[in-house]
Amino acid sequence: MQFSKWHGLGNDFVIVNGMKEHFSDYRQQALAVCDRNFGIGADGLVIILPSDIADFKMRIFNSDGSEADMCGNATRCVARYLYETGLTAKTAMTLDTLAGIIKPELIFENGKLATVKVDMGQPRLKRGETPMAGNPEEHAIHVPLEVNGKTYFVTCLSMGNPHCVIFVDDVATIDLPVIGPKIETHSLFPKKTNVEFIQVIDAHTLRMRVWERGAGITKACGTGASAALVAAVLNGHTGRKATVKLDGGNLFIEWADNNHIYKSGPAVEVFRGEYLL
Ligand SMILES: N[C@H](CCC[C@H](N)C(=O)O)C(=O)O
Repeated sequence: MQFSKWHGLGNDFVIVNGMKEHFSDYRQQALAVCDRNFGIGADGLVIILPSDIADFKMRIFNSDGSEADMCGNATRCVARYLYETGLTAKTAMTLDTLAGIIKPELIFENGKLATVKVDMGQPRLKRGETPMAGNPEEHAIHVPLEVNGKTYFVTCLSMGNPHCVIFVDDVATIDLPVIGPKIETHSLFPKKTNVEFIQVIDAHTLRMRVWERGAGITKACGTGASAALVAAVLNGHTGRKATVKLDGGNLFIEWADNNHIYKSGPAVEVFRGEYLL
């Protein structure tokens, strides 16, 4: 199987052209390919497929084999991959995902790629959309969540995939490997959840550490950074534009007047190869 290895701020993916490479069980393949000892090693496997409602279809599988609705960092990598492999001549394209149509755009300055800007669509704020237990019409902003005998105040929402955002004084004090999986699999979240711990640096800067659903600690999470900005606005911590500082680098997020979230950041191809199925 021919593949290309990409990362967005260290959140890394194996990208495969599903129109050329054919294998049956994507979930099983994701488990094998993402294994950092027995496979290629990645946070996720991304398959590009044809679509009749967008330029391409993008399916994302976490390293535990689960299929995700959406992946912000992978979207930037896929946009660059499609353009640089000549699968599209467009610099602004549409990707059909389980979270809806996502629109990445390659932004060039003086003929060089400056950044990839993605229209991530609209945040979904109702419990029923996250999904999260409780009144499905209600928003979950700064609500108590009991874990390990400790009460956290969480703000939960969907970017097409579920997010549980928790504001803390110092993200360095969070024991992510312990608390992350407990919140990820908490009974409040019927489809589990991604977990973002956020420290407010100032009114336009957030520091984020993330435990991802189906992948564990990652260097960055695009949908998570988007959810973090929405939660920061809803809790009065920032304006509608902010830099989110992740372990792997910075993402710039904007919650625009059209209610869409725009996320800008890099996408890097590290190597290409042939994986022996
Ligand atoms: N683990 C996520 C998918 C990957 C999201 C993340 N890598 C991003 O950049 O948005 C989930 O199961 O919802």
